[in-house]
Amino acid sequence: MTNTDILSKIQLQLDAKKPFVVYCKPESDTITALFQKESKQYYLENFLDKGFVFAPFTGTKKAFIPAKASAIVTTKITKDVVQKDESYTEPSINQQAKHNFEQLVAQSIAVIKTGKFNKLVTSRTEHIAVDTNVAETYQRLLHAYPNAFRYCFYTPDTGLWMGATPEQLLKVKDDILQTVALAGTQLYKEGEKAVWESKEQEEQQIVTNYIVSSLKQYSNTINVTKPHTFRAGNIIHIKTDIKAKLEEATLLENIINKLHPTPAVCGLPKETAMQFLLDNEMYNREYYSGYLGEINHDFTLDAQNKTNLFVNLRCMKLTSSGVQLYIGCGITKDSDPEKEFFETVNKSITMRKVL
Ligand SMILES: C=C(O[C@H]1C=CC=C(C(=O)O)[C@@H]1O)C(=O)O
Repeated sequence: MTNTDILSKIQLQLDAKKPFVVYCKPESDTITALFQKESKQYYLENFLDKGFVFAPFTGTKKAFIPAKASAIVTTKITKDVVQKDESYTEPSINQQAKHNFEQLVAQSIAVIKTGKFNKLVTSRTEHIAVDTNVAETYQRLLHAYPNAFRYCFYTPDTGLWMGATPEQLLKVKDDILQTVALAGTQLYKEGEKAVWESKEQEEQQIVTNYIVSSLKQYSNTINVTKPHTFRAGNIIHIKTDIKAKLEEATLLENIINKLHPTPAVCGLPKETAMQFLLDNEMYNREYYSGYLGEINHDFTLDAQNKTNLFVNLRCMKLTSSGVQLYIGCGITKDSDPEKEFFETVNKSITMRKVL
């Protein structure tokens, strides 16, 4: 199949309400696709099957496209059909949405100051009434964010999602696990060296500490790099790479449940932070800040026993009335509500640019 064939097949699958996923891994120029042959909705029952999982932020029903029920194809990205993002304009600010989000952030800062939480990741959603051509939008996404995991996922139950996420949840090959701690955000400025304030460094360190302490249960050998600046489109983050050698009996399911949702998308302590968000965000995150990716097989290389999961950030849901964007930011005791709102605006540009 060529690049164009895969993109046309997306429309055929959508018309027939058959699940599919099309994705491209960071720094790769190979598009991989799983096109399910029937319209049946599958859910991941155990972590032993091979396929592509799409898990929500909360809840146990994880949408799944099993390898055995799908046609699997790969192709190289071609450059000829790309369109420029000339239509992009700075987003206008909805004052009510700004007020509501700043209230939520102020409330979060107040509870953090009581000592109940170290960190909370608050989020919001934004609707854009726009007509989208799915294949063209995905094509632009592929070219705009080469170091992100760029996907387009559909099942009848989840609806149609697209995203370009910079955050790996985990990657496992045999007994080696790799993950990252990602947090802290500022706008990317060409030619300027990033300077990180202590607030952002601390926010990112909280994520690293949590991941490392969670992994200690499964590994005696954990390597952690120094924090470094990582570019994700128009913004930059602080990132630490973490690698662990797993003990023999480690179950994939346990380790995924331990790491998800990371303090980069939820908060600490994890369970109470999640409850706080469910009670106070006033909207349903659905699959935003859930995770997605290959389970037990690398379909790009056709290689066994590899799992490669990403956190569903910088994403959108495409509906008949337009596009729903999802954006969030990490809050600590030193956060400023208005700055945090504008951070979500900056993050929303990742998806706006390809619309
Ligand atoms: C929650 C999001 O980003 C997370 C990942 C990197 C940096 C973040 C931050 O600086 O707040 C967030 O923790 C999002 O993009 O919606």
